[in-house]
Amino acid sequence: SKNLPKGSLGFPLIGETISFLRAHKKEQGAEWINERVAKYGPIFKTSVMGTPTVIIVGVAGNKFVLGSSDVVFATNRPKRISALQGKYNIFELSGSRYRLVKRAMLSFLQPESLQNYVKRMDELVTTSLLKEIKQKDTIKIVNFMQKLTFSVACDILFDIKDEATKEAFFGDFRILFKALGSFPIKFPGSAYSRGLEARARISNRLLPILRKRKEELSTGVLSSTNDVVSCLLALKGENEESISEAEVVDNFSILLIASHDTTAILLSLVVWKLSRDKQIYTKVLQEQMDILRDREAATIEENLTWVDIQKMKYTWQVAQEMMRMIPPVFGTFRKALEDTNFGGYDIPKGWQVFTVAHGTHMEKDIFSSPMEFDPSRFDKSSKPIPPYAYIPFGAGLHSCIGNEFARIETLTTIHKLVTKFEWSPVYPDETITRKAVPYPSMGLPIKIKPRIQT
Ligand code: HEM
Repeated sequence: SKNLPKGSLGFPLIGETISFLRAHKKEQGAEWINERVAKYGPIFKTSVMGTPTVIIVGVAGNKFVLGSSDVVFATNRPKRISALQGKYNIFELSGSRYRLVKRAMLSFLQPESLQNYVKRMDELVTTSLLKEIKQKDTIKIVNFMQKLTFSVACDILFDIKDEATKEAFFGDFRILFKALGSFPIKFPGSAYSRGLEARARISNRLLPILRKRKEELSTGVLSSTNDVVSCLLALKGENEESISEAEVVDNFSILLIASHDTTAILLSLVVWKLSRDKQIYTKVLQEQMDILRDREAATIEENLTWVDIQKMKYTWQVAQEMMRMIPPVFGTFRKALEDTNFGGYDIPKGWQVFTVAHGTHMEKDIFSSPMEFDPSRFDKSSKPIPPYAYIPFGAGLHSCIGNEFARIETLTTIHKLVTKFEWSPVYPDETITRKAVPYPSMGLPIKIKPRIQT
């Protein structure tokens, strides 16, 4: 007989979902997990939306879940999620199909290619900021960052530059996000149904763009490296077959989903931190002002370059430390494709496993004084962090392929914000809440004005 992990599967179907979501909303998701770790140990069972789930906390557990091959664990999401995200998106693929789509995405997202987009990133960030403060002297950072990261992804990843098209996509993706965090009940007007409708609109809006690209690719007007949609369209499978339109639509959608809120959260959290920690702010400002001064002295190129990004070491350490204490992605699901076991417990085929980023990020044997905000942990001279201990971007086969993109975007935006503007928080006591994902509770309004150059 099986030795299942301890824990409670809760009420049938709804399981412990409600109690978890309630804790999560109050930014007590980590406490909810800790309570159960204290009671049952670092491996325990629960039930999420009707699926039995084993939650595993710790470095060895992270390695077991994230480091396993996709023969043991799949990234497939339950039907209620894949209905919204598309059944051919990269998380639903495995084997050669997965590798094919990932290669196309990586050909665009690897640092060697992204270097060429720093200038464009800078232009987009600068125009958005200037446009926003032209209209008002108080801006809501959360909303601003959501619009910015979406606009940057549309422009750079997909070469979609038309404002009206971007805005229409943006509206529908926000509806889709709400649906992903809602109960999957279908009735007119429910968040879930609205999500399904938004998904259909996204697809209908992308198809004509995609067909035009296809034509331009075939006539040679467009190169297959122009953008990620073109990279995907140029793909050939094992038998030289092209990838279907549905596959392109689904992977376009998943890249916008994966890149948009995650980066907006990171940027909002960094601005939140900088606007209430004078010491950290001063060090970031100094690093960024030095870079600005060097640029102005050299007067070669108006925009930031790849070399400048590499100099922003301390600023990136601040972002890394922010993601240690408040990881934008709370944890990661996998589905067991076969019976397996860990730490003496059996995990039956079909069950879900879940790793929690917080678990290891707050372990005092890995990060001394874990409650202290200390960017120097990520300094080269500090004690190295063991593999699978720091996982804001995941780990193993499915680790984030957009981390460089997120880094360039974050650093460019912070550079502009601190060197070109002066700002202060409207609510100095504003806290972080987590409805589904961690954001400042009031949307982080700041008073902002152009910096007077001295
Ligand atoms: C701060 C920003 C970001 C965070 C915190 C983040 C976090 C993550 C995490 C935790 C995973 C692993 C998921 C898993 O194991 O199931 C992941 C995977 C992924 N991310 Fe990101 N991400 C960020 C930005 C981006 C961006 C900007 C893009 C695209 C441009 C992107 C595209 C992807 C893709 C395609 C995967 C799946 C990789 C695979 O399955 O092989 N992410 N991300």
